[in-house]
Amino acid sequence: MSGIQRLADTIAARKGADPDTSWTAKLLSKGPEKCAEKFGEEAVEAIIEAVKGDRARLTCEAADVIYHLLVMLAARDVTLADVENELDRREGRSGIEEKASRT
Ligand SMILES: N=c1c2ncn([C@@H]3O[C@H](COP(=O)(O)OP(=O)(O)OP(=O)(O)O)[C@@H](O)[C@H]3O)c2ncn1[C@@H]1O[C@H](COP(=O)(O)O)[C@@H](O)[C@H]1O
Repeated sequence: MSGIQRLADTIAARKGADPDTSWTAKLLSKGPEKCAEKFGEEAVEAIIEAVKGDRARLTCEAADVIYHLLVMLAARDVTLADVENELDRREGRSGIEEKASRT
């Protein structure tokens, strides 16, 4: 099992856990909108590091982004498997080809 899958499982297991002992449970207890807001904040922090070009800080911010993405998905009952299925569906089809097919 991948580390991201283990993290997604941990996050799912935190639903309904004690917000005093789990950061994830605390975040989830505030609702999907708050989870989405936190994801947005972390994404902006990653963007800033990407623009600056600091690899080490970008790596840390990317980890925050992935964690908060998974929390946001869990808040709306979207699983990592759901996202992987969508990525699998897209596999092998260039974005250029996909965009051209829309017109
Ligand atoms: N990967 C993470 C993870 N990444 C970030 N965070 C927390 O997310 C919070 C981010 O909140 P803030 O933005 O407020 O923190 P900040 O950026 O330091 O704060 P400011 O700069 O805004 O003041 C911090 O408290 C981080 O510790 C995480 N908390 C938990 N996990 C994983 O989730 C698992 C379960 O954690 P619990 O639910 O706490 O048991 C852990 O074992 C980890 O694997």
